[in-house]
Amino acid sequence: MQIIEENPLYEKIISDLLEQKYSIIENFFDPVQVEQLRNSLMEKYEEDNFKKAAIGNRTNEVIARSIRGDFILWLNEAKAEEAEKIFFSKINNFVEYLNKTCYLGILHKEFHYALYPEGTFYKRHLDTFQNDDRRKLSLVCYLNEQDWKPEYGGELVIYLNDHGKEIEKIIYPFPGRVVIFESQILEHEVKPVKTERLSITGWLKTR
Ligand SMILES: O=C(O)CCC(=O)C(=O)O
Ligand SMILES: [Fe+2]
Repeated sequence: MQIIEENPLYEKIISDLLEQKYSIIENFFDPVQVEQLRNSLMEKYEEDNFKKAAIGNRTNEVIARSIRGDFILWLNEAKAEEAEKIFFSKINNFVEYLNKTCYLGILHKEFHYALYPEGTFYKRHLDTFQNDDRRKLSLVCYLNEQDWKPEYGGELVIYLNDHGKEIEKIIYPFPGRVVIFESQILEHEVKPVKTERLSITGWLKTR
């Protein structure tokens, strides 16, 4: 039998997910990695590679400005540049741990850069509404500058159920912060942003 060395950070994430269906991790990516990923996002955005985000999966693409206003670019692991390679190696390490310790059976993953221009938002939704019930865990990694202030808006609000009562968990997109939550269970939204908001969002998928 293979022995897995216990990773306290990953254990904390797993117990958070079991207890509250979400986990917030500070400094999952260090400031240098965040800066490199942010530069890589901005470079591609300025080259005009981003697309208006659509609602629905690839066979059901309807651009719906009234629901979400972000621009996205899917990451391609096979063509990853330096910063993205480090990103994927961290994610893959975490997935490997999940699969070995929790029998989650994560077989696929998909990630995209996202840029929310000033004035945009993403209305309340469930990440599996896009006819994709293979999405198990949603991951959001924030790539904003160090001085992100609450008055910039753009908070992620996760709607929790506390014995039948709805509670709003407000999460600011501070750099290096990663939020992981159950894609099939937790509805959430991105409040209107008052300054450009940068992130990588992705899903760990089964089957
Ligand atoms: O950027 C965030 O905080 C969440 C984004 C989101 O909900 C999504 O892309 O599905
Ligand atoms: Fe979402």
